[in-house]
Amino acid sequence: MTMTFYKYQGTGNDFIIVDNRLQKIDKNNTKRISELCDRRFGIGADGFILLENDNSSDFKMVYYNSDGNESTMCGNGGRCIVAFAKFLGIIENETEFLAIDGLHKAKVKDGIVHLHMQDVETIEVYDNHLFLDTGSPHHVEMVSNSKTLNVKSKGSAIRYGEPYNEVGSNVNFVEQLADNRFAVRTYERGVEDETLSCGTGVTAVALAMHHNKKTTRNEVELKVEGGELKVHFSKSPEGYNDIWLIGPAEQVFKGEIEW
Ligand SMILES: N[C@@H](CCC[C@H](N)C(=O)O)C(=O)O
Repeated sequence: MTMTFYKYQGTGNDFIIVDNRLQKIDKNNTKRISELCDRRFGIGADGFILLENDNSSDFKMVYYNSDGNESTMCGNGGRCIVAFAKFLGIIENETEFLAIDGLHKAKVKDGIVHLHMQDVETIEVYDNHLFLDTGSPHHVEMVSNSKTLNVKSKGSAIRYGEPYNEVGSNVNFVEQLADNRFAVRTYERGVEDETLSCGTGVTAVALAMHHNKKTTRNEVELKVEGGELKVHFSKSPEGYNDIWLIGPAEQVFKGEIEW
């Protein structure tokens, strides 16, 4: 079967997105998804996303890492699928859609996608890192050498080490640049490499940096390898809520390939 696909990128985190409203794609074909994501033998992407119909919202997002396995929430993928839904005419500038971690509101303003993230109640604090779940699990560690750090080797050791082991965690290395500005480099589980940006990762960094009092601001700028993102949020006694991940999402090209 020939499949039409679209390639999107959000601050350099790139995805193959397919309109699967007619349910033509076999969702258990891990091997084919990983082949398509391969950067030398396939289309090349950090992840693969299906847009499907949903009974209670505008659409459903099904997300796979480049290893071909369905995974937890992808923030940049969420921003990209909103841009795709707008491109397809499913939505105008505001939407609510279903992802693996629940319903997400989103809006598109001047080409920038604002994605509402789930509330975060718990942030675990350890001697040299913090751990929290922003839809996906994130280890957040401050460093002073973010430019020169070998993110792949250090990130991989943490991701496969204790306490994460096989299930794993994404790993974010953070350097403070100004009062509310941080440089972030992320090792992504399921890609098993550094990516140019991670949406749930920068969300975790913004909340963690507020939690450990590195910033008192509730709007944080995140400089990632692929561009600039913003996260803003509110804080209540129960934790962090009204969390928004904000940044660009762009269609790169369209193609056809054998599924
Ligand atoms: N790139 C994503 C995160 C995707 C999920 C992650 N690799 C995992 O399996 O935990 C983002 O933008 O949030």
